[in-house]
Amino acid sequence: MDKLTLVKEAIKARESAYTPYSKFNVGAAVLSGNDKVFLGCNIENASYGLTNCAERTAIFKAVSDKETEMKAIAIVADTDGPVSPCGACRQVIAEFANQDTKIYLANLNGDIQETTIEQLLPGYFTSKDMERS
Ligand SMILES: O=c1ccn([C@H]2C[C@H](O)[C@@H](CO)O2)c(=O)[nH]1
Ligand SMILES: [Zn+2]
Repeated sequence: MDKLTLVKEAIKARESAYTPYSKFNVGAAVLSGNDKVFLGCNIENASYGLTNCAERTAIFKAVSDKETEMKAIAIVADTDGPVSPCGACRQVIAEFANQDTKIYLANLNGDIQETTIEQLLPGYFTSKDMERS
């Protein structure tokens, strides 16, 4: 599946955003190891801190379906430049991304920035860091 198709899936996912508080709608689409697409939107809460971002929703849906490998993820919002994922989401992406995982940050104007987890979260914490020597 190409970049543009996955970004379009993320735009579709964005339509489900539940954002009565911020009205800032975000969509995400994960392409899993078995070439399945999982859509996610941000889901807010009256207790603001319980909000789940779009990219975490999409990743958690994939993992719930035993799809723990991520070939690509697209994230889209109505921003001037490509949307920038929050720190929590960067760490969750790091858990399921690998060096080859394509990360597409996009907006509704057709700007798409292709990046990697190492660029998004240099030196990120992984399970390897818990190994004892
Ligand atoms: O990459 C991002 C950035 C923000 N949000 C959501 C969280 C909240 O609902 C709203 C405003 O922060 O946007 C996402 O879903 N993904
Ligand atoms: Zn986030």
